Amino acid sequence: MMKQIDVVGAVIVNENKEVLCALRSESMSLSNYWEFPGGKVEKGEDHKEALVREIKEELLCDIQVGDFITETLHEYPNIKVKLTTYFAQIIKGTPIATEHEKIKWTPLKDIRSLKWAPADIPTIDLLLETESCNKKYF
Ligand SMILES: Nc1nc2c([nH]c(=O)n2[C@H]2C[C@H](O)[C@@H](COP(=O)(O)OP(=O)(O)OP(=O)(O)O)O2)c(=O)[nH]1
Repeated sequence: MMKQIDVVGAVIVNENKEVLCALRSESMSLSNYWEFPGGKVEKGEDHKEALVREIKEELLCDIQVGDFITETLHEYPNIKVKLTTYFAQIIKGTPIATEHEKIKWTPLKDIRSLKWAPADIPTIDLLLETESCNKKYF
């Protein structure tokens, strides 16, 4: 059976209603695809703890995790990824890309122009569809 991993992604929104997008680097799998910062959930962690830890490691800042967005199962050629996304806000520090090629604050209206990791498309669709319902974040 193909290996399945539990991955969490943060849709970090700033005061200008832009979303923090991260470009996977040459050294990572799925290089040159954009993704939501985050990563694999470790044993004994819940999703929120995993997200806070991953963002601290990858972007050197602290977030507060908010509402659940969606969960998607995507089969890549070598791995099955269960991606769960949550809204988040930065509560301390400024994000710095330590692992990614780069990071970029992107207005929602421009978000489709990036080449997203396939597992992220349902989240992107939902963000665009429900923009008016997500007044809390956008
Ligand atoms: N963090 C994150 N990972 C994503 C997203 N979409 C998506 O397909 N993935 C995939 C890429 C990776 O296979 C996995 C995340 O694991 P990871 O970020 O800890 O993986 P990694 O680069 O450290 O390790 P590797 O995959 O290079 O072995 O999920 C996303 O939006 N955010």
